[in-house]
Amino acid sequence: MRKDCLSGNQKRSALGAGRILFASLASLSFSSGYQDSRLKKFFSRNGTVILGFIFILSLIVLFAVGLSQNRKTSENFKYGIVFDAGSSHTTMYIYKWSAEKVNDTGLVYEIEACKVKGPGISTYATKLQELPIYLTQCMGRAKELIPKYKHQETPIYLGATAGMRLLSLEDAKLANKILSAVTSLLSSYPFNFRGARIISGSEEGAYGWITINYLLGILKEKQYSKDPSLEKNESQETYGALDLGGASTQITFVPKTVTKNTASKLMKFRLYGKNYSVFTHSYLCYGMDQALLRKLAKDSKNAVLEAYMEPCFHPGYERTVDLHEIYNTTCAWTFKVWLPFNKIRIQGSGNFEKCLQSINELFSISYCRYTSCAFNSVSRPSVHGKFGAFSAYYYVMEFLNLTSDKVSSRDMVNEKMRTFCSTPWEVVNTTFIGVKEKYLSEYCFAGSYILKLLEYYNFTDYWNHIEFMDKINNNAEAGWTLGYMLNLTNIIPAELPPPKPFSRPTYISLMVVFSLVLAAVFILGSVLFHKSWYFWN
Ligand SMILES: Nc1ccn([C@@H]2O[C@H](COP(=O)(O)OP(=O)(O)O)[C@@H](O)[C@H]2O)c(=O)n1
Ligand SMILES: [Ca+2]
Repeated sequence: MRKDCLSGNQKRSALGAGRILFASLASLSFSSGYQDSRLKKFFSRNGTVILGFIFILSLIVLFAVGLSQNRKTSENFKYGIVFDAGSSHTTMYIYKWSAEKVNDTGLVYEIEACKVKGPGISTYATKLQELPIYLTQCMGRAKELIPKYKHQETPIYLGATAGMRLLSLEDAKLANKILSAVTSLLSSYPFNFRGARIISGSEEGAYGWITINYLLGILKEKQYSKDPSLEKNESQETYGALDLGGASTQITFVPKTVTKNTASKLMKFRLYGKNYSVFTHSYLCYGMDQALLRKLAKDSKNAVLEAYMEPCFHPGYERTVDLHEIYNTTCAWTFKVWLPFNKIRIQGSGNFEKCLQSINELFSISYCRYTSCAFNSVSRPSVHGKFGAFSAYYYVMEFLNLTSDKVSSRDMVNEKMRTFCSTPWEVVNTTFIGVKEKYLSEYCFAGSYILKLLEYYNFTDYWNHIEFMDKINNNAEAGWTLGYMLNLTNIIPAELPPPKPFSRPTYISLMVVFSLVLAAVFILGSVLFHKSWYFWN
């Protein structure tokens, strides 16, 4: 009956297709003496079921292999440790990233910021034996947080900034002693120690610039960012970086125009296939702590009977300082005068206007050899675009509740500062319980200093252009350390990585389509096979 249902042409094509698709299966089944009629019947009845079963099985295998190839390998993480040995304190940062995604989305994030107890490492020159205790707690954290089997491959760097730069200017041998002691100490841990060194002011500025633009997702289009507008705007300009430390301060940005005088101050980077010429300048002695020391040294000459009134301290606040301490520093020695006493009592008067005036004298703008200078005769292109201000800029402005989204005008900032500076110390001290006295007593000076510094940088109407930032996108703190590590571990490639052939959803969709086509071919094949089977039997 069935034979009759097929025309001559149909029979031939059915025979051809059946032969091609199942030649191997048929030869396996029948050429090996499988001529038993019961088996023939069994196969003719159940052939479709068997083929279907084989087909489903191969689909499952195919799918499982596909998924395993495409799965998220969450276990394969890498780690990096960077010590920021600042002038006032040391912090250890631990970064973590997925080994697979490193050149792809470039998502590196901070898992720890361990604050080392004690002052900056430059103060350890005469007590090197205390360094092991100094670093032990944070190194213990690193051992705890990074899986043991990853210790040997985890790089560890230490970068020292302006405190050590100053010490190196004063006594290079002492600075080297500290670095050698830190080197032998960090090498004794099971991590991959990659050096302890003093980084230059330009490096500090440039790595800070890389960090914030990397975290904001600007360096690479469609890089991870929680701000969707950043992903859409492909020609997003980079942010400038403003870093304020205790001993130095950095300004770094991509200038609109470059003059002959500023060309030598440009640092060139090629990141994700794009070239950047970044202007950066570091002002040593213009960090917050050194600026205050210089101011106290400058004003101490006004002392009468071992005391003087300080407008940048709150009324009722008093501090006694050793003249030796302020005069014997590299930053303040130019203000040295002979005084008939060794100690000086500084009494706060809380006068904001006088404080600003007094800070003015720390900036020298009288002489500029170039067409445009910020201060101290440093030739500098005009600032433009957005800036991210971090480190002490952020700590101070956050404390004063003056970060950009809350403040709309410079007048508002002035008013706030005037009120804060004139608040009696007793009130300030009892209102902000828990804030370290050193920081609390200096916020009036610090806020006023930041106002002046930004003015000398020529930021006019700057509250619209400056964002005070701490952790960016909840990923990592703004600062030079992340940029330093990204650079030394080559995490940011010079060229854009080639695009992945398929995204995960595309890959899965293709698998499904391919499987369905395969299913259709099998079903069609088995139908044709059965028809040809009946035809021949
Ligand atoms: N919570 C904090 C922590 C630090 N700071 C200040 O932030 C500055 C950090 O400077 P740093 O130690 O990184 O010094 P540099 O080596 O970068 O010049 C210091 O002036 C600290 O006093 C602050 O004002 N509030
Ligand atoms: Ca710093």
